[in-house]
Amino acid sequence: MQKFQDKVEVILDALPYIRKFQDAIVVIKYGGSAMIDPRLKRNVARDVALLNYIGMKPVVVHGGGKEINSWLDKVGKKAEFAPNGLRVTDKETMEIAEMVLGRIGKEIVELLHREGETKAVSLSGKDAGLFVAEKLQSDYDLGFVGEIKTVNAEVVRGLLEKGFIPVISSVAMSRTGETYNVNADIAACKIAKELEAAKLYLMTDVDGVLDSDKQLIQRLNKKKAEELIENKIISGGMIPKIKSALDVLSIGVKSVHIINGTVEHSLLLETLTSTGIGTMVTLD
Ligand SMILES: Nc1ncnc2c1ncn2[C@@H]1O[C@H](COP(=O)(O)OP(=O)(O)O)[C@@H](O)[C@H]1O
Ligand SMILES: CC(=O)N[C@@H](CCC(=O)OP(=O)(O)O)C(=O)O
Repeated sequence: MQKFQDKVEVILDALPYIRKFQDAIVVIKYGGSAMIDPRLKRNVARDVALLNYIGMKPVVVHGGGKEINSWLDKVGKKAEFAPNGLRVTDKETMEIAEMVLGRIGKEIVELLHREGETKAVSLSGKDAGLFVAEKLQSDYDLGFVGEIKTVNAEVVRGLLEKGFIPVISSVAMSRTGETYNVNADIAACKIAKELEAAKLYLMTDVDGVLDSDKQLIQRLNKKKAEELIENKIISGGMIPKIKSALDVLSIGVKSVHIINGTVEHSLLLETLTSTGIGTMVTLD
């Protein structure tokens, strides 16, 4: 009986959030460790489907860096990353990345179908001019790494209107038809901004942003985030996440949530509880 009572309380607590986010577009960047473990993969798919059932409009943007590494290894190529965390992408690596990310997109569609009976459509940034990119200019030659210049989200809006869940990979195309590799966190931020999503979730392998004592910071504003970067408390892969999160925050996108994809139901707990589970980044 107590267990039943607990469940009822969870549902009652969630109700205001369910009402608040009716028809809200939410962008979920899915990647990292949560993408490797089959149990976690099913879990994430169930959570995304559930958000869809309760009236939100999820858009999934996925990475797959670890799987690209393992396929490069299989063909005897060494994965190489620049100091800014971006993959050095020659022609062959680009082909492998595009194949792997395409396959991952279809796998997410399968999971959403199997775990949540939802209809999803996977596409890359090349489809319908979604991400138009140019070669990224940097001190270090990264090859076919692109910088997204324009986002045309018409196709995504169309899918959402028809009730499909868009599943997007971070492969982009230039105006002249060249294929470019884009970091999936950056791609997720770009699409969230263009869609004026209510929320953006960046899934990773830690509980959120940690302070100098390794304690979770539940709420982080722009000023504090900049301080933490300055003091090197935020470092490595968390820097591009936070920098692009700050860039995305605007009138449209009110909060970016850094959550642990390896914790069961982190997406639901972050969305439907008052305290959340990860770090919520806001402007002020
Ligand atoms: N202040 C911080 N709080 C949390 N993680 C941090 C912090 N500074 C650096 N990191 C590192 O950032 C990593 C997450 O970035 P990254 O590995 O690129 O994520 P993913 O591959 O999951 O997208 C964490 O595993 C952690 O090692
Ligand atoms: C340019 C660049 O670095 N592209 C990334 C794209 C995939 C990605 O970002 O995957 P995760 O989110 O799982 O790390 C790469 O090739 O690994």
